[in-house]
Amino acid sequence: MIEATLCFPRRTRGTESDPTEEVLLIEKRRGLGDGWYNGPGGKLEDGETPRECAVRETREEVGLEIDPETLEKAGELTFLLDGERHTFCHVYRTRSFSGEPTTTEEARPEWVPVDDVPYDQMWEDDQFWLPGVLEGETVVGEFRFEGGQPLDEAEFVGHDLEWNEHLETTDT
Ligand SMILES: Nc1ncnc2c1[nH]c(=O)n2[C@H]1C[C@H](O)[C@@H](COP(=O)(O)OP(=O)(O)OP(=O)(O)O)O1
Repeated sequence: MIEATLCFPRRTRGTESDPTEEVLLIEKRRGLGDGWYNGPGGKLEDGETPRECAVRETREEVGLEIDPETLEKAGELTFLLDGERHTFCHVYRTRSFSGEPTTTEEARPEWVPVDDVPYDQMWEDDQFWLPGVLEGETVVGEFRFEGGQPLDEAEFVGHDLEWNEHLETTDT
């Protein structure tokens, strides 16, 4: 089973009387989910903690620097393919980062208003869990796909969600 991360940097723009909440998404330029929007993230490397992975992937994909201690754990998602656990994904959010997002070979970053997230250009499951995560909730989710590899060509067939439960996994 693959262990992976997703990271959602957040910021507030606009004026005090008319603020706009934004999230940094990427348009993925290769690999799983190529051409779709997602948060920065990717697979854990050997010996790496999920937090370290989220920080590294965000740096590699869009050039933002994040202090791992500022990452807030927001979710644990299990993606099943044909009944087998395919990917376990740790989801984080943060408002603390430095640098300007930059396009890389892997990703094109884009600040998007939280009210205008392009769910029709994302993994089909995102519409069920990402809105709550962007509102500050925590989620534990299981998402079922069928139809064989690769996961991003399989059919999304069902899901179960629990909100604001204690996140069980050790996350050092
Ligand atoms: N179903 C679903 N919804 C939302 N997000 C995801 C999924 N399945 C997924 O795999 N993901 C996420 C989890 C990861 O953040 C990425 C996939 O990572 P990937 O691009 O394979 O990992 P990298 O380590 O960056 O890959 P390469 O460097 O080898 O290209 O999608």
